[in-house]
Amino acid sequence: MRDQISATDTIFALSSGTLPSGVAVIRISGPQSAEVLQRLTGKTLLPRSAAFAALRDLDGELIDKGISIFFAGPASFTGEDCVELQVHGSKAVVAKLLSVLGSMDGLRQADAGEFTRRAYLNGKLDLANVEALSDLISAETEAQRRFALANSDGRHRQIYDEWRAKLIEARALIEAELDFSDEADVPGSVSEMVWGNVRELQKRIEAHAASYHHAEIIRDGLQVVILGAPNAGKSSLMNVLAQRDVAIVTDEAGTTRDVLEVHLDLGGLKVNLADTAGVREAMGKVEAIGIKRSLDRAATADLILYVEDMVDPALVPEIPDVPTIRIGNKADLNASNSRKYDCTISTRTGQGIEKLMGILKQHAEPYTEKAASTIPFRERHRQLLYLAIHHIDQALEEAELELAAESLRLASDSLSRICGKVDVEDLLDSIFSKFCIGK
Ligand SMILES: Nc1nc2c(ncn2[C@@H]2O[C@H](COP(=O)(O)OP(=O)(O)OP(=O)(O)O)[C@@H](O)[C@H]2O)c(=O)[nH]1
Ligand SMILES: [K+]
Ligand SMILES: [Mg+2]
Repeated sequence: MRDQISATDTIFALSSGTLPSGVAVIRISGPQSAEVLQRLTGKTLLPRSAAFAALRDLDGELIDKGISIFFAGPASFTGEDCVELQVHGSKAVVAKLLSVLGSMDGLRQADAGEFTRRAYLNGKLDLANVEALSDLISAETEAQRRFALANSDGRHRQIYDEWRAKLIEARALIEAELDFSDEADVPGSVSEMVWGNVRELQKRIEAHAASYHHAEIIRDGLQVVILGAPNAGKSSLMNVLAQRDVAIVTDEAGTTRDVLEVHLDLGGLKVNLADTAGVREAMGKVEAIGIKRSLDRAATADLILYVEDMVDPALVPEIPDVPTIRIGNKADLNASNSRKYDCTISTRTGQGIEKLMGILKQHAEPYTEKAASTIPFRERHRQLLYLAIHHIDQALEEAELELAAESLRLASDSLSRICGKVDVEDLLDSIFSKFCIGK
């Protein structure tokens, strides 16, 4: 309903960030854009041209001087006529301008994400593009930025369209076979070939869906857990890697009771580093809970930093089966033992820390590189991919050709929903509401 009304509304919002700022950008989109520009500046601009002009309210009083740019639809972000006003970024200038715009007939403040929603409805962006744009706006690390940009170039639509075309072709061949099934001379090898291709396609979809975890790592961070016996120097290592005193360090075994987490940027990749309680036979209730948390966290980690005091290497029997860097600590004490370490360090003198950072970066690198490849980047995508896989399974198991063809149709519909071709109305509100106002 709202979409029908909004097609005639002209909307506006502050699109730049928190005020005050050097410059503020106010965006206007809709059929009245050119007229609004005319009323504010007294000028008519050619599409995609900018002008420096005084902006005046409806009584002719000066609001500010700034730059105005006009975009004629469909060659604009939203696909509609658009205007961008660049004014001084003061609260008073922006408040005045917004109130003048709001007083004009047919104009109203944009809802969160409404400019992008119009771009989607006008076919300027598909749903995956919209989600990638939202990720780009919230990107904090280099890998997140590269990933979001790569995801916004339409590559997902390309492969899903290709897969859909294969499914549709398979369906057509099966339906053709149905039409001729009364005739004796239909070669059985056709359907064998079709099902072979479908099986192969299903494997490709599976491999693609399975790579979703890389997207989680790029977006939410590589989960790294420091694990070891009490007093091994886990919290000391945490502080060295975080380059600040986040964790309490004492010579008392059992100092750390709970999981403590910091975010690091490791060569452009977000890393969630967790310090944990030392693992041993617990002395009491609180420590027992802490130790359980340590092991639970380590079991779901992408990487464990297993720290051992080289002077007094206590055994931790239950290291979860997760990629692990074995670290010998307190190298400054000239400790030596026969145990094997990937690197030996001293959190006290800093020796070996650079080498450890190098090993950590090696672990991070594959994920940073993955940021340039095509992988499903939302849980929503992953679910639809597995739904497609499920429908293909049903098609493969179905003896009735008619029902098998229908399952293939459902599979291709699931792929369509990723980029928003088939009934996605129910999704739109949740996707667009995650944008800020002005985007
Ligand atoms: N000599 C020396 N002492 C260290 C080193 N790293 C840590 N320590 C000392 O070892 C003791 C324990 O350090 P923590 O960082 O608290 O150890 P932890 O593993 O977090 O201990 P819990 O939280 O109790 O499990 C402290 O007295 C630290 O000063 C090191 O590289 N060399
Ligand atoms: K300690
Ligand atoms: Mg500790």
